[in-house]
Amino acid sequence: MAAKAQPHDDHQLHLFFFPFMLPGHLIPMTDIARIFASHGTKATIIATPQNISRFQSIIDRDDHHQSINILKIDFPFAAADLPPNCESLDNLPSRGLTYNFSKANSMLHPQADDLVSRYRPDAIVSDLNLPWTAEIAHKYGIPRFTFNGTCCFSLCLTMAASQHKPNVKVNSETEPFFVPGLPDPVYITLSQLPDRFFGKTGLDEFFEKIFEAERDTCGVVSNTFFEIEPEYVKLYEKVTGKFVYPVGPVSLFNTKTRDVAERGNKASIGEDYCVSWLDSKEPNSVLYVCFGSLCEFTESQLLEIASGLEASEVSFIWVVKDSEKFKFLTEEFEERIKERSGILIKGWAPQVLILNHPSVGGFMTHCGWNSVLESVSSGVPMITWPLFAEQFYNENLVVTRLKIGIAIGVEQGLAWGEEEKIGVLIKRDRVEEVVTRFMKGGGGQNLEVEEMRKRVSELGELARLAVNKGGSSYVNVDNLITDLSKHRRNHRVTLLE
Ligand SMILES: O=c1ccn([C@@H]2O[C@H](COP(=O)(O)OP(=O)(O)O[C@H]3O[C@H](CO)[C@@H](O)[C@H](O)[C@H]3O)[C@@H](O)[C@H]2O)c(=O)[nH]1
Repeated sequence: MAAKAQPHDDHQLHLFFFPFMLPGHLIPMTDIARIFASHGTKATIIATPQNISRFQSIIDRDDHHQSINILKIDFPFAAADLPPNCESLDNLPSRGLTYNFSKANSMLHPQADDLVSRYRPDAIVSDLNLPWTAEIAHKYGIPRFTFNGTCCFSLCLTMAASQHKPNVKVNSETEPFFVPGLPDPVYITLSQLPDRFFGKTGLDEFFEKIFEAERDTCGVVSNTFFEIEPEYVKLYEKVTGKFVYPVGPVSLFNTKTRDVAERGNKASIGEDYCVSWLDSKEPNSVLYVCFGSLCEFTESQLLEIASGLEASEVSFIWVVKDSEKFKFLTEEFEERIKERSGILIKGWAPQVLILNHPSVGGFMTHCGWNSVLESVSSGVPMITWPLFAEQFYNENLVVTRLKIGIAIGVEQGLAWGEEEKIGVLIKRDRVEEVVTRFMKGGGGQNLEVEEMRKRVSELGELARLAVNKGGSSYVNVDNLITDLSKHRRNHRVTLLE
C-alpha cells in the first residue's frame, strides 16, 4: 500500500506518570513530569492522597502548572489489611507489612485502568515497581516507558553479578570477587548483593511480574546524565535492547528556594534558621549526615554515630527519623552538640537546600541514587555508608570509578525487616576517624579530599550543562517527545489505512 501523506498534527502530547509510593521514587518522578510539561507536553501524575500532599505545593508553584494535572486514586488500606495513613513505604509502622503494601499497590490497577480508558494518554511513564501498568498499556495500545530510580552502572552490575553468581568461588561472604562483562574492573562481595535485602520479603512473584513487564517496555527514562556513566548507558541499552533516555539530574530542575526546601515533604527545620546557621560557618566546614527515607538503624548503631560525630568536633547536620527510637537522643545531647556546632533534624531535612550551601563540605550518605546525584550536582564529596538494595553498587561507582568519596567500610548489607539482628556495623571510633580525616584532613589526607572535591565539582558542572538548553539530558527529553510524536503519527496513519 502506498504511503499516505502525513496527517497534520498539532496535538499536544499527553503523558501519564505513575510514581511508586516511596520518596526516593516519588520525588524524581514528579520532577520528571514537570520537566516534560516544561517541554510542551501535558503531564498527568496519578497518585494517592497522602502522596499527592507531598508534591502538590510544588506543582501549584510550577511555571507550567497549567499543563500539569494530578489525578487521585484511593489507597485500599482495609482491603490489604493495612492501617490507615501508610500510603508510602517509608510510613509503614512495621516492615512485616511490606507484603500487604505490595498487595495494596497491585489493587490500584482497576482505578488506573479506568483513568487511562477515560483520558487515553499518548504514553505512560511508569515506575518499575508498578508492573500492572504494562497490562494497561498493552490493553489500550499505549507505549509504556519505565522509570527505575537508579543509575545504569548499578543496573548493569546487578545483571552481570546475578549472571556470574553461580560461578563465584570465595572463602567468605566478604571476600571480593571480580564481576566479568563490564567496561571497568569491578569487585564486589556476596554480602553486598541486593538479593540479601530482598531475600525474605515474600515478594518473589512480584519481582517476576516486574521482570515480565520490562520485556515489553518501550524504553527507560532515567534520572542520570550521560556524561557521568556513558559506557554504562550504552551497555544497558545493548544488553536490554531498550532505549535509555537520561534526563537528570532532575533535582536541578528545582530552582525556587521554596521548592528546594520542600522537596518530598515539608522540612522539620525552619528553612531560614537552617540557612542562617549554615551562613555562620566556614566554607566546606559542615558535614551533612542523612541516610535517606528508609533507614532503620538499631539504637546501638545510632549511639555509635552520635558519639563518633560528637568526638570528631566537626560541625554537622544529622537527620534522624522522627520516631520513638530516637528518644534516647535527648535534649541534653541536642543542647550539647548545639554548643559544639551540630544540628539534629528529627524528621525531614531540606536536603537539596543544605547540600547547595557553600558551608557544606561533605555528605555522609547511604548512597541512595538520588542522594548521590544531588551531592554530585552540588559539588560535595561523600563518605559512603550503604545499607541495602543497590546502594553498595552506587558506592562502588562513587568510590572506585568516579573517585569522589571514601567508604566508611560497611561490609554487609541489611536484610529488609531484620535490621535489629545486625546491631552495630560501624563503631564510634571509626566514625570519628573517618569524619575527622575527611573534614579536617591533615597532610596528605587533605589533598586526597581536595582532589575529590575538584572532581565532584567538575562533574557537577557537567550535570548543569546536561540539563541546560541544548545539553544531553535536555535533548533527551526532546528526543523522547519526538519519538512519541512519530509513534502517534504512524499509529494514526495505520488507523487511516
Ligand atoms: O530528610 C530527608 C531525606 C530524604 N530527602 C530526599 O529524599 C530522596 C531520597 O532518595 P534516595 O537518596 O535515593 O534514598 P532512598 O529514599 O533510600 O531511595 C530508594 O530509592 C532509590 C532510587 O531507586 C535507591 O537508590 C535506594 O537504594 C532506595 O532505598 C532524595 O531526593 C533526598 O533529597 C530529603 O529531602 N530529606
